[in-house]
Amino acid sequence: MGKDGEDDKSAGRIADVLVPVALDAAFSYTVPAGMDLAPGDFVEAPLGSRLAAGVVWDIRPAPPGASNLKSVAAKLDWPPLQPRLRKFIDWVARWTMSPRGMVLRMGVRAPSHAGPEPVRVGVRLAGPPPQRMTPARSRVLAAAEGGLIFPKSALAEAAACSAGVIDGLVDEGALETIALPPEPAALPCDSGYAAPDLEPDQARAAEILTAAVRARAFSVTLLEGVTGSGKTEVYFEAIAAAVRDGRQALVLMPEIALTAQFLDRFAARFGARPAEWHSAVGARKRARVWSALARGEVKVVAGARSALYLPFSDLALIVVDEEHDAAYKQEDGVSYHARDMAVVRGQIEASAVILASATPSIETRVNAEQGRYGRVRLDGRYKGRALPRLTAVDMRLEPPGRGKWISPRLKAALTSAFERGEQGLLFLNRRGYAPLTLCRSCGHRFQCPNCTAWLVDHRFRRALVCHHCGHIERRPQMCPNCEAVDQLSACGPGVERLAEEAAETFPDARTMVLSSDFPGGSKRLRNELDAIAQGECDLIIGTQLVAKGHNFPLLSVVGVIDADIGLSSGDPRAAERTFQLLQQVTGRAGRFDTRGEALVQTFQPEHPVMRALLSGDCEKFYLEETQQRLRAGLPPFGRLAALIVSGKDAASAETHARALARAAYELPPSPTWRLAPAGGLPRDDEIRLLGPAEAPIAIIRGRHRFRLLARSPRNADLQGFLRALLAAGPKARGGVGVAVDIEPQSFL
Ligand SMILES: Nc1ncnc2c1ncn2[C@@H]1O[C@H](COP(=O)(O)OP(=O)(O)OP(=O)(O)O)[C@@H](O)[C@H]1O
Ligand SMILES: [Zn+2]
Repeated sequence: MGKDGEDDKSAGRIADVLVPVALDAAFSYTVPAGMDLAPGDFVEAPLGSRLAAGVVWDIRPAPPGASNLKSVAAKLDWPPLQPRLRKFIDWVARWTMSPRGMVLRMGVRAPSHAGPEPVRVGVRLAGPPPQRMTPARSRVLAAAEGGLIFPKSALAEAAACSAGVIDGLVDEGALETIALPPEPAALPCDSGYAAPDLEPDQARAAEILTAAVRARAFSVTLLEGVTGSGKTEVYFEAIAAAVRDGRQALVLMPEIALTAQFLDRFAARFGARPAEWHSAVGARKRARVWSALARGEVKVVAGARSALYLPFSDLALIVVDEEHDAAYKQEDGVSYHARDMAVVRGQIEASAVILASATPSIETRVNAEQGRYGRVRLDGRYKGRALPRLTAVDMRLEPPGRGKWISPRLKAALTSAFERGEQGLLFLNRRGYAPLTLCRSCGHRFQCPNCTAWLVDHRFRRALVCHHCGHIERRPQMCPNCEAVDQLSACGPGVERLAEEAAETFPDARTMVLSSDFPGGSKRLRNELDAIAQGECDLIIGTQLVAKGHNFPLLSVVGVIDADIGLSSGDPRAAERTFQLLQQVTGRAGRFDTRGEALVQTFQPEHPVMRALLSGDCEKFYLEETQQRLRAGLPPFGRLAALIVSGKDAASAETHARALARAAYELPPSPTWRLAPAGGLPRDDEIRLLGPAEAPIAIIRGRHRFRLLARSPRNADLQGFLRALLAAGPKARGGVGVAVDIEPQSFL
């Protein structure tokens, strides 16, 4: 109900307001008379017993009888959401089959969660010096000399005193306060600040990409080039073109850990850092970036996948760096692939999109080969530097000592690198100390109480941890099963254990372990990466965090401790992923003046992935993988979608999953898709439904999981089929949930 007397005046218009909660539908409200409201405007409107912020999605004339609707409470003065961004949000919601409100949430969390801007106070010299002088006071006055305005905190820092000293000087009139304008979201970047001398190949590539930006039309270009070939330098030129035109660019990175080095590199090229966007940026800063982008004041953003939903006012370019990286797939909440959605956003904004990688995904390569995407290649490293020499260490023939993981040959290579004053890197994609703990006396294995997973021993934290749900418990002295004391044994290596071995093997080497689960977050990591680049350590030990994108000038030897880890996962992309990861990590070696060498420890040197890696014949590997995908109808030649049914117990989840599968075969025929009969061989144009099967990780966070997988031809309406199925199938109740994962990347 509108308030008294409002009904007449507001009978005119209805606003459909999308609220950032897990709902697909917009709520309808009457527009109060005199409120100037248009689609895209942010408003506050009653939702249940509270007021919620939302976005006007549509304005329409009120039909008769609409007067019992509540009315919009207030219009907020945030920059409105542009039609193109609203279209993108609708698109992502439809594609991922997620409620629109949830997608909206990813786009508007920033302005709504920030408090008011803090007032920044500056001080400068004013009156005569105070009556009473102290050493701290004279330091402040000396620092403030010249009459410049300082932020209060900066002056306190410069004078090495507390803010109280400054307040005292203000009280006595020696300093005066001045309100400062809010800190800008980012300083302007200068496209001509430090343009590099590009090599001929690089210049050619840069020209093509620059032309794509200038075309002011949608395009996608794969920028492919071996590690260290200068892809970053080249796409910087495309960004420069956007900035020169006064337009905007977005650079997506798979991991926050990567952004630190990138920001510095960017600043060296453009004279200022880009705006940063990821979960570690504070709420107020984010709100500032959000509004500044909407107003067109900020030109370049570097960020994680959530930056895709930012309100760019004039987006000329999207760069997806390391486009093959699996971290671009978001798995929880709205599950979407940021690389694919970047292409969609680019299409809607008529932007140029650059997908950069040394090891492109098969999807992207096929798109380039089939002419849907452009392709630009850099064939050699910058300055003709050699790619690292790769050799396999066959662990069956050259095993390390018992309970050890570093083979004699790798040890020798590292030793001589240290002697030459160079760095080594040991790569092991396993966090913690050991992936499994068991009792030597009874064989008891420590398992997570909530998940089908072993607990990982983390010695630094003195705990056993589940990597799926975060469950954590103390590592006991006594076996909980047989009560034997001191019989627990760590099985297999993690980076922490490797560090222990390295300390024994190379007692004089300064070692640094990098793992995403260490406390201190991105700040600590950033310091550590800087320290490594400065040569403050000899041996780097790390998980996949160290594999990507870093430039370590002194690094010459890379050792892959267990190259086989990812190969047996049963994931259709296992070979591709392993190949990419190993190619990336070995590509960290010898990027500057030292020749690089990589030793790959494996039990299966004859595996196609290892053969391709060692021979350097990527093309052959890609060709074989691509043909296998084609034969199997897997992406990108076919499409996949997973339905993950979970429940509090196995029976309810399984029953529901089976009922869903049955319902699929009872759906009426559709003009946009056809379902292959159960158990029958699918024809080329048919969707095939597989499962349900218990998920490989059957229980996560206490929820029992069953999976259905739908595989469809490329052009079939897979979402249409799923929508029909979910509408017609049994309703999920009794704690059962169904999650949809379009183009799943994980099959666990
Ligand atoms: N034209 C150039 N002028 C000066 N330095 C360059 C040039 N091209 C490349 N470099 C330098 O060579 C190194 C490798 O370049 P860059 O990081 O751009 O390669 P990349 O292809 O992005 O590598 P990766 O795929 O491994 O991340 C960097 O230190 C970069 O600054
Ligand atoms: Zn768990």
